[in-house]
Amino acid sequence: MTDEQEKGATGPIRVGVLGARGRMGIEVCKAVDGAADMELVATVDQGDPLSAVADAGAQVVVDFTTPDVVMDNLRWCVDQGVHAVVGTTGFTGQRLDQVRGWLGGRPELGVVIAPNFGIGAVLMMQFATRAARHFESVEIIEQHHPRKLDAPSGTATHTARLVAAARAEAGLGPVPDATADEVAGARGADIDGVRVHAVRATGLLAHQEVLFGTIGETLTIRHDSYDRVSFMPGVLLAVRAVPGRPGLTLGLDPLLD
Ligand SMILES: NC(=O)C1=CN([C@@H]2O[C@H](COP(=O)(O)OP(=O)(O)OC[C@H]3O[C@@H](n4cnc5c(N)ncnc54)[C@H](O)[C@@H]3O)[C@@H](O)[C@H]2O)C=CC1
Ligand SMILES: O=C(O)C1=N[C@H](C(=O)O)C[C@H](O)C1
Repeated sequence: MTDEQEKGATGPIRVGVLGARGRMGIEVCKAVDGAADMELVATVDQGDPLSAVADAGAQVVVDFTTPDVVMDNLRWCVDQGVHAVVGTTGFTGQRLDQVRGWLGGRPELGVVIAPNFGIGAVLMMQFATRAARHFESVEIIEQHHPRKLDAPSGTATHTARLVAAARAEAGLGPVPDATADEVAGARGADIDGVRVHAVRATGLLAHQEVLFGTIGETLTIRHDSYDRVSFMPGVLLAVRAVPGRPGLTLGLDPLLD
């Protein structure tokens, strides 16, 4: 039996939450508190010392903070030997490589980074990846609450990369588009050749459509999160899994198989 299994067998998973007073952090604290196999041992927000997490003996940290601080938080977790489950957005390929580099020196440590912990959202991305090779056109429309700091969303960026990779693998060329002299922004952001449109409106929470088109038909794959509780089963799943998954796990897909 490994040390981690031994710890798990003797008591609840000790969890610390970073960004604990934020919209997601509050929900995560409630979910961890309500999970019989977990104990919420530290809650940290801006201005609080990270050392509170180590002092409390947290085994797993959950981070829902902001893209500008998440890398420092993760580096600290790796240095301290604390597993991490990260929902914060802003993970470029370069950032992911950096995390892999840090983990190279800590082979026992696990980090799960997921752009979306909603099970429906994970399936939406899987279905979109599957559909991508069959349609010459694709556009992504993400819709969020107006207090969201980043655009386009982490989910939309990740979806665009998955769809672009599937198109490339299938030998599809660029998406057809005859637009000329466009007004800046009218065609959205270009992520790996896929147009992504970000909508912000009061009343929305987190929504995404992937619109595919080919001759004579379209296919729309849509996911809606109406409440932040929708992310909690995925977060708890990752907290339970991460001590047994050394290295970097990107997305929830491997945990759902
Ligand atoms: N992966 C997923 O399923 C989801 C990801 N998100 C992402 O999670 C992040 C947070 O989203 P929200 O909770 O809506 O934002 P928020 O702004 O409500 O919460 C962020 C919290 O982090 C705190 N914070 C800032 N710097 C900190 C630091 N150095 N240490 C500890 N706490 C710090 C802030 O004070 C704030 O309370 C965003 O990047 C968002 O896109 C949001 C929902 C679902
Ligand atoms: O900020 C949010 O709210 C969300 N952020 C994540 C993202 O950027 O994809 C996940 C979900 O869309 C909610």
